[in-house]
Amino acid sequence: MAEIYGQPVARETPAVHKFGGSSLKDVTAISSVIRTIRSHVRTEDVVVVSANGGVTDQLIQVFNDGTHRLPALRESVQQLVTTVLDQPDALLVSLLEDLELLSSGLSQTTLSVHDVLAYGELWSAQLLSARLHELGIPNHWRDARDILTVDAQNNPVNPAKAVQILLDSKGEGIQILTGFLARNEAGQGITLGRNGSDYSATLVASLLRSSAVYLWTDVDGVYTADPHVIPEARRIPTLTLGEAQALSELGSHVLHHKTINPLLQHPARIIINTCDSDTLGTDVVEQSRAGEGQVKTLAHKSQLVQLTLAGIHELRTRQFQAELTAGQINQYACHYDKTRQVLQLCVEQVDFFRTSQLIRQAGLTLVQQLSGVSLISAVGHNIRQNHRVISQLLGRTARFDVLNIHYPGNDHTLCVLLADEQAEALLADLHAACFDLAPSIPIVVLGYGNIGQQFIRILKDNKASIEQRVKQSLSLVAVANSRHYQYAGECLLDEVIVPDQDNTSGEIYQRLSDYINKPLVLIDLTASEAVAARYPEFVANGWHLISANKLVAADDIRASHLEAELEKQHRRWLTNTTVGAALPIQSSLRKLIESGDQVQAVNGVFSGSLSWIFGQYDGQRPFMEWVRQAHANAYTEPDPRDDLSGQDVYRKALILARQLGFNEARVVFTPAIPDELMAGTLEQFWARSAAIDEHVAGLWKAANEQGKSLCYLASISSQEINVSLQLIDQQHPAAGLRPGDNIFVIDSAWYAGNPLVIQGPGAGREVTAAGVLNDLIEVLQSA
Ligand SMILES: NC(=O)C1=CN([C@@H]2O[C@H](COP(=O)(O)OP(=O)(O)OC[C@H]3O[C@@H](n4cnc5c(N)ncnc54)[C@H](O)[C@@H]3O)[C@@H](O)[C@H]2O)C=CC1
Ligand SMILES: N[C@@H](CC=O)C(=O)O
Repeated sequence: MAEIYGQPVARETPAVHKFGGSSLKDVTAISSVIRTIRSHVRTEDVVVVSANGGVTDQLIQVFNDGTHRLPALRESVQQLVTTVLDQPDALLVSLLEDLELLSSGLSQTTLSVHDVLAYGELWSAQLLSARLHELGIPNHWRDARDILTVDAQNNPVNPAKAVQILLDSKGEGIQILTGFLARNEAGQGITLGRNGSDYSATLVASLLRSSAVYLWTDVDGVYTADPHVIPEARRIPTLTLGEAQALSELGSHVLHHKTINPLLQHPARIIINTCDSDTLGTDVVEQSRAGEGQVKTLAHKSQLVQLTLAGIHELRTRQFQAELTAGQINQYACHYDKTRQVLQLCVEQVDFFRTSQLIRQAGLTLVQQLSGVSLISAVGHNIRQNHRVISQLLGRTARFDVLNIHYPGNDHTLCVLLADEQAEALLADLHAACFDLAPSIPIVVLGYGNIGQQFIRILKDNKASIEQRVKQSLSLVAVANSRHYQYAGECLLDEVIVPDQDNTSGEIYQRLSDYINKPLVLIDLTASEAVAARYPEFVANGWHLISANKLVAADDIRASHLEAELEKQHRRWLTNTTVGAALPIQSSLRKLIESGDQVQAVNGVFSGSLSWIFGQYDGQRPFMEWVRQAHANAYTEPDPRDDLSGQDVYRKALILARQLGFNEARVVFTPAIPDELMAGTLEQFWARSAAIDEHVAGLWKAANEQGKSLCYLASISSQEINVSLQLIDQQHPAAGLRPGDNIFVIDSAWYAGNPLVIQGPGAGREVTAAGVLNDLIEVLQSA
């Protein structure tokens, strides 16, 4: 059992779900929230709520204008309560009591703005809680001011106590917590700034070490730009934490200021989506290497005022900025020029009045103020390190009257300041440059096993960045395994993949008949002869092919016919993962040959599974247990006998020999495990485990006595293809390989005497799927 601040917690920590004001604005919206709670919220989870939509604005009016605004507020909240609840009386009574307190507190001026605004979240939490009780969903609501105490920067004080209270309430059903509210160190109730409920949610998630925070909001994720301004904008399936933080610092509508900060130390997935959505929303993940250096999204903030303060010391700058933060005033594009002692920053027009008051109080000199300013920002992981992207972005700004280019203190953002009137035109121009895509080439995946599932996962996760790289939208139109398929005329990448249509007689191919004579990329992630036998038909249809399946690539006659047809059709066939998974073996050999080198031999370990199994085997644990483990780890072929027989390595050797033109080589082939131990059905093979264990134990003992290890090696040259189990000593290049690694030692005219060596993981879901993705990108880029 894990612990947080000494409190025991189950390994599966509670998730936090935040519902914003617009999601709770009326009876229809609340019904959607309840459906979402039923489908996504577990009893141990925490729900954080904002005030019902519109209520906070009314409370501000009450605070600013006085108690004569109360009747309108009462009427709208009463109406909401009576429409949502079947039995509203109890809540109506307590609502009237609150309004009494509010009225007398305002008359006696004993209430702060924070106390007044707090009623919005208190009523919202009670209303949702009451409705869930009516529906028989166990829950209890909590005032977050009894739990969260924060310092001037809104960081939690005494987090251990907060965690204790949160965990103590487990077992009482879903906890419904008021967002936006906390207490300061003096014990006064405070509010956490505009859209502070998002911050409450991530704060609670970081305290509870939650693995996921769901921000249920009015949009189904983060888009490449605000879709209200750029209708072509597309939803982004994933953002990195760094990108999300950069975005939140830019005052984004979906990811609010400071939302991400609490999660920087205790990262959790953040899922941004709308209730009742058909899509998977946007998933904020800790890290992702894909899309590195590419623009993910363009943020846009208008109606800013740019302020220039002169004669201000660096220390004073920091104090002043802290004062703005304490006053809940967001600042953008802050830049301090040390030599000129000038501070430039932007604040929102609505905050300008309070900002000028703070400037006056601080005795600072405002030398310039410029209203009607917009901030357009390109955000993408490490884009600032990609000089090509940065110069492309800067090049696009040349036609506009840019006030300033701003480089924030992270590597993920580049900001442009310009007049509000020009902002939308620049945004559209940048969006077209970064995201305009050609029509897509449909993609079909055959094989939804280890590699197929992982491939689709990374295709989904990296959709936006791949689209940007290949300059076309991705459209996965069908996925099939041996028994079922799923087909969509549109793209399946936004959907949950569940192949459920009958495919026992290859029905998928009838569905694909619409694509005959149209470009399509068919990806074969099966080990199936039935699929391999259809390659000529696929190419005749005018389709590109990508194979992890080795059956055709290792068969010279079939492969040669196919290549002739591919040439006629001007179509590509990539097979890079058939040897060495994602290791660049075929591509390296191709480059050597194309540039005039003569490859004489390739030797090494070509099997990831056998490298792993023999690398782990130490004569103690039975050999077949390692085989089972390798199968579970997806290192072996669907039938592991293909590896143990040496067939799989032999196919890889044939694929490379064919590429090198070693067509006349004689073959010396000995299986790793004798054929008689592997005969019959797969069940019979597993049942024979003890005999195989005994056989390998004998081999291992003999090798060990000579100080050697067992290694399944392959070597190819124009004279011979040799695939066999051998005893190697410590000096052999394959000795000391990490279990699972492949090694390819390439002797060539240019590398005479000092061979080129390619080494690394030779099997597994992640690497192989990544290799398939590389092939797909290459095909799409050239199509
Ligand atoms: N596992 C690895 O590290 C590597 C695997 N490969 C190759 O990738 C391929 C797939 O391997 P895994 O995903 O591990 O196998 P798997 O057994 O997990 O998945 C194979 C999938 O193909 C489907 N399938 C079989 N016959 C089919 C048919 N006629 N039509 C449609 N689907 C069919 C199965 O239902 C299953 O979904 C194999 O050819 C393997 O050699 C290549 C490089 C590395
Ligand atoms: N079964 C294969 C996987 C890759 O092709 C291996 O073990 O190398």
